[in-house]
Order: sequence, then C-alpha cells, then structure tokens
Amino acid sequence: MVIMSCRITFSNTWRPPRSLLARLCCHFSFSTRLEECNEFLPWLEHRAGVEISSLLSIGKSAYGRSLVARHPIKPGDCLFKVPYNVQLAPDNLPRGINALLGDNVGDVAKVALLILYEQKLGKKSEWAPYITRLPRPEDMHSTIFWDDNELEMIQQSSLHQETIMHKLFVEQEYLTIKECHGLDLYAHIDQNLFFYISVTSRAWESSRGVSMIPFADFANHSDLSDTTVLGSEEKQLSEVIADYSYAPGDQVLIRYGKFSNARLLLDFGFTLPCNMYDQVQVELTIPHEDKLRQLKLELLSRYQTPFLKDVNGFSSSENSFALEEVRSADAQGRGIPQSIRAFARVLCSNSPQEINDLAVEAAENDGRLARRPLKDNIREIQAHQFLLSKITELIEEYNASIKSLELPNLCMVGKLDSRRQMAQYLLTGELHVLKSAALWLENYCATLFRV
Ligand SMILES: C[S@@+](CC[C@H](N)C(=O)[O-])C[C@H]1O[C@@H](n2cnc3c(N)ncnc32)[C@H](O)[C@@H]1O
Repeated sequence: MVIMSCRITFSNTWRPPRSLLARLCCHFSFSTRLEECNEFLPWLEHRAGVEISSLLSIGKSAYGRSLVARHPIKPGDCLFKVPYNVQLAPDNLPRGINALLGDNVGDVAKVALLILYEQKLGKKSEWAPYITRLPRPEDMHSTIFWDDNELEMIQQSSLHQETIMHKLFVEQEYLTIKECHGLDLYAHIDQNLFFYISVTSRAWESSRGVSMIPFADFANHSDLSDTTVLGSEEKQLSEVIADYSYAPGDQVLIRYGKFSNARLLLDFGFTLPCNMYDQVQVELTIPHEDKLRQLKLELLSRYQTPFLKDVNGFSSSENSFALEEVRSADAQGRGIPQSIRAFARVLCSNSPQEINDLAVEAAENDGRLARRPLKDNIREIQAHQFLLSKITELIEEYNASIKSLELPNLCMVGKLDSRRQMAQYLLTGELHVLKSAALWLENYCATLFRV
C-alpha cells in the first residue's frame, strides 16, 4: 500500500521541550479482543459525525479480523465511506513535532511516530479505541522481523537482500528522528520496526501523504478482487464500492494493490499460495574477464533508459530485471521484458563491430538500445540461449531451496512453521515465473531455428 521513501539527511539542531520527549516514550499494550470490535464502528461514526457503513461489520476470519457483510450487498453499493477527518496522516502529528521533522523523514515514519505518540497518551488519546486495536508484535510476520535462520529460507529471493536494505533504511529514519529530538526515544530497534510495519501493513497513499484509514484497514486482501480503496478529494473521504454480490456473513476482500508475494511479505507479513502478480528479480552482469567489458559498459550507460519503479517498488538497477509470469508461451506473445533481452544482446556481442552496430541502430532509431532482434539470426538465438541458461540455473537453485524447505509434517503450528510456509509460497511463486520465462525462451529460440 505504501511507498518506500528515499534516504534522507538531517542537520537540524533545535531541541524539543523535555515534556514532549517524555510523552514519546512507548509501552506496548495492544489488545485485539474481538468483542471489542462491535463497539469500534459506532465509536468511529460518532467521531466522524456521519455514518461510515450500514452494510459491513467487523468479523473474524482465517486472516485475523475482517470486514463481513451484515446485509445482502449488490454490485455498485457503497460498502463504506471513511471521512479524512478520522484518518491518521502525518499532519495529525502535533505541530511542534511536525515542524521539527520537516522533510527529513518519510511519511511512514511520521505516521508511525504519531501512533507511538497517541499510544503513549493511553486512555487520554482521542484515538485510543483505534490504537488499542492495532495488531500485537507477535502477530506480525514481515520479513523485517525474521531472524537470520528464518531469512536463510528465502536467501534465493531478492526479498532477502531487500529486507536487509529496508531494515537499514528504517533504522536510518529513526536515527534521524532520534538525532532530531536529541534523545533516545526508542529503546529497541524492534519497537521502531514494529510501529513502522504497523503503518505499512495498514495504510494507503493519499493526498495527505500516507494515511491510516480506520475500519478500511480491517479488510483483508485478495489478488483476485477488483475492489480497491478510492480517495475523493472533492468529498474528502475514502470509499469502497462493491464490485460483487455478497450474502450476509460473507467476507469482503479487497485488493491492496497489484503486489507480488515479496512485497506482501515485506510490507504486510503474509503471502498468497498462488499470486497472479508474482515477480522475480533477475540480475545479469558482464563478466570481468570479458575483453569487451569496458565497451559494453560504456554503451549501456550511454543509452541507459530511466528506471521506473513499479508497484512492488523493490530496489533495482540497470542490470536487475523484474520478470512476471509469461502467460502465453507462444514465441509471438508479449514474452519476457524487452529490457532484459536488450541487455543479453549487448552482453553476448563478441566484436567491437557488433557493439558499434548496436550503437548506430539506437542512434538512428528511438535511442533505445538493442530493442530489435539482431539481424544475424544465429547471434539472436545465442543471446536468448544465454538468457535461457541463466534462468535454467536459477530454476535449479530455486528447486533445491524449495526442497530444503519441505515441512517435517503437514500440521502447521508455531511461528517458524507459518514463516516456512510463507517462504515456500514466495519461492514457488517466483519459480513459477521463471519456468514460464524459460518456456517462452525455448519457444522463441525454436522459432528462430526454423527460420
Ligand atoms: C490491513 S490488515 C487487515 C485486517 C487484519 N486481518 C486485522 O486483523 O486487523 C492487513 C493484515 O491482515 C492480514 N491479511 C490480510 N489479507 C490476508 C491474506 N490474504 N492472507 C493472510 N493474511 C492476510 C495480514 O496479517 C496483514 O498484515
């Protein structure tokens, strides 16, 4: 749901009053008793001064609390409307703190700080009924909280590295806040991470930056649902309109975004057994022993295309490519991304002349490098066979990792077993993507052989 922010630098030396600092120290006292949920919607509606939902209530599901139909619902019905005045965004932070933080930390960290601030106020907080219903640390499974042994299970996936980077990023954000207040506000990094993930797993991007949307955040996710949270600036609210019919008691699932299992696991702490938005990150490098390495690197940097982050937003570079499932194995279909094929064409060039030809072709056309099939069929096949061999290698490595994860028994109990299951879903999803890419490449090469 939420974007990752960029790293920041900070040089403010102003210090807040001590009383403010003291109020920011935290104690954990979250509660998730279900019977308390019945009181939540009336409380929120009273606070908002309007009805939020007449059709849904908060229920229980295999995924924790959920939104459930109270009455028959038909497509087009408004499931709920949550006004902006009962959402938690960075501008809800006390003005003094907000001014102090400025643009030096991202919106997620600001909202996390807001939760911490309100939690510290205890019953005096006007948000107490919401704050006390946030999940407990032990219910959270983002890979940020996985220990080294657990992370080892996903070593094959780029999520492994991404988790380490993300943890460093969050630590940096809190160091900045700490520096800003001149006091160690957070005794343990785990607590900082906990507040941070409470936000990433329950917030939406909004015109106010990032917003926690009470009530909406009891909705669970399905990649198959077309139902999403919509924001209306005009009406100053977030709303969800039904796309399907529901009978009383049915759970209403929404789609948080077109998120891969890697993104779901990092930001929300769960994976889907079969996720249609799965992706795998493939990295290619030009070997140091390649005599044309320098020429190739120069060519690639001269015609570098700007890197666009997709919804999964994982860090990437010019030599890291996100593959999605290739749904049509047919060599004529959309296939694997043009960017990785172009890189392979450059990487497999074996003379300065070939490299120069690619540069001339790019300059004479739209400036994009190696996007057209090589004129020499054999060289085009070789470039794609190279990709196929890389992907086949990865497939073998994924198979070995998945095998090593095979569960000792079918009964899923305990934190480690559920995390092992999540790791399995992550790796099998990424393996599925790799296999579809391999099949497409085989077909593409076979088609060229026949020409
Ligand atoms: C926005 S909250 C949804 C409400 C949450 N179930 C609760 O009890 O508060 C997101 C969290 O719900 C859980 N969740 C949502 N969709 C899920 C799914 N399809 N499978 C497993 N867990 C899911 C995850 O724990 C996730 O971090």
